[in-house]
Amino acid sequence: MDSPITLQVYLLLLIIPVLLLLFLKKQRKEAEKQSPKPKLPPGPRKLPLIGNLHQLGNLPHHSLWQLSQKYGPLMYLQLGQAPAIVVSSSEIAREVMRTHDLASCNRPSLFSSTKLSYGCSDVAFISYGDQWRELRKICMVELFGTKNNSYLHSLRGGGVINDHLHQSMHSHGQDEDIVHTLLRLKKETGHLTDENIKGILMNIFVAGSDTSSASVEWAMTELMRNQQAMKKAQDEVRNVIGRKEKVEESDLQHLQYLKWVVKETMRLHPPAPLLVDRETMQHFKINGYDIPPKTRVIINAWGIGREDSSWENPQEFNPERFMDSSIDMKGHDFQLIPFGAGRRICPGMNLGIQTVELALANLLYSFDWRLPDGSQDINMDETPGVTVHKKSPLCLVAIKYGGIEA
Ligand code: HEM
Repeated sequence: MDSPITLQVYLLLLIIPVLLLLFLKKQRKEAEKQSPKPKLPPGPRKLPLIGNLHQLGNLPHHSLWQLSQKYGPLMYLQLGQAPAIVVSSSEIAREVMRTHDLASCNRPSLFSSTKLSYGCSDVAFISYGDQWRELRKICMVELFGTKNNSYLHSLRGGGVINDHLHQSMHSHGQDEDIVHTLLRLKKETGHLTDENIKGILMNIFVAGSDTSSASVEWAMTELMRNQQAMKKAQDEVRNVIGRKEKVEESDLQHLQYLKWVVKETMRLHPPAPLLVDRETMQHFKINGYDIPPKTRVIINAWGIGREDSSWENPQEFNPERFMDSSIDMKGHDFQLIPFGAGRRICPGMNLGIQTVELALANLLYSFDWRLPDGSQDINMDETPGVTVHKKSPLCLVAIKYGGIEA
């Protein structure tokens, strides 16, 4: 039989771990009380390592929209190692891009964007801060502003980047193209590096031309499928332009229906359906949910353009919906944000709109359009990518207005 001393030792050995456990539990509760676990937005279950990457699919704007129907307009995902929120309503978009714009206007540092932007020396992928502010000011004032629009000058006149980069500079003024302007500013201010110049040019060619050409193709596609809208747009442009050779920038202000067509196209087919990813810099709360710093922010502009609560028959292409509506696409109305909003809104927005309107107006003015013999329907599939194009290019027969088939 055990002696009383051994029994006491046994009891002590039993009691000490139990007390230790209770103590640790209490400590944890106290710690949790002091800094409670963040209340994250709802979202689908994640897998080890990849998180929710497998749920993005080929066309993430579609997959994320589907997921948002189940988990709500503010969703939390884990993209590999990166935590992310996905915004799928105009209300939450306003919260992020207006109320918490400053806290959420950084860009994540991604391998792909670093490669595309000369080590983030550009405007689109550079982190928020003084250098971004400086580069953006140059874009707004010197390149695409009304003061000296060297972007439009370059579009009209062409111009080869590499030939320019180390050339001496002579011209300054109205006729200066983008590369000349940037090289002059490099010399005058001493702030711009060659990498900055190449990054900005890359932004302009990728962010500027790819988006605009995608929009023109989608607009023509929708008009071909909606012949009534096509007729109205053509009648308008032909009445306004009369007998002139082509539509010019100054004519655009008189083309009201055409402007609705472009808005409606941007609603259904925003060229960058998930905008450009942002990243939070500070903690903030939306609808009681915590959004921690260093969280990626994905805004589903494509889904928001199809929200039932904002749009009647959202799947329908109907330019007339803008007839009695003051909604614009310049970042004030969060139902329609093809150019984003807030501090990071597209600095080429006005030019982008003008380029699309001008190209479309000229296509409608100069030609009538029909599908090639034998084709009946237009395939509406999309290509995957940051900018979404038609999967099969639109193929049409052009008939010179008042003339012969081209
Ligand atoms: C149809 C035409 C265009 C569309 C739909 C478009 C769309 C966008 C979008 C969605 C963003 C991200 C906004 C955000 O993060 O909130 C953006 C940013 C940007 N866009 Fe555009 N864009 C167009 C034309 C242009 C043009 C013509 C240029 C220049 C010539 C341009 C240059 C840029 C730049 C530099 C940024 C980065 C701004 C920053 O991060 O501060 N874009 N654009």
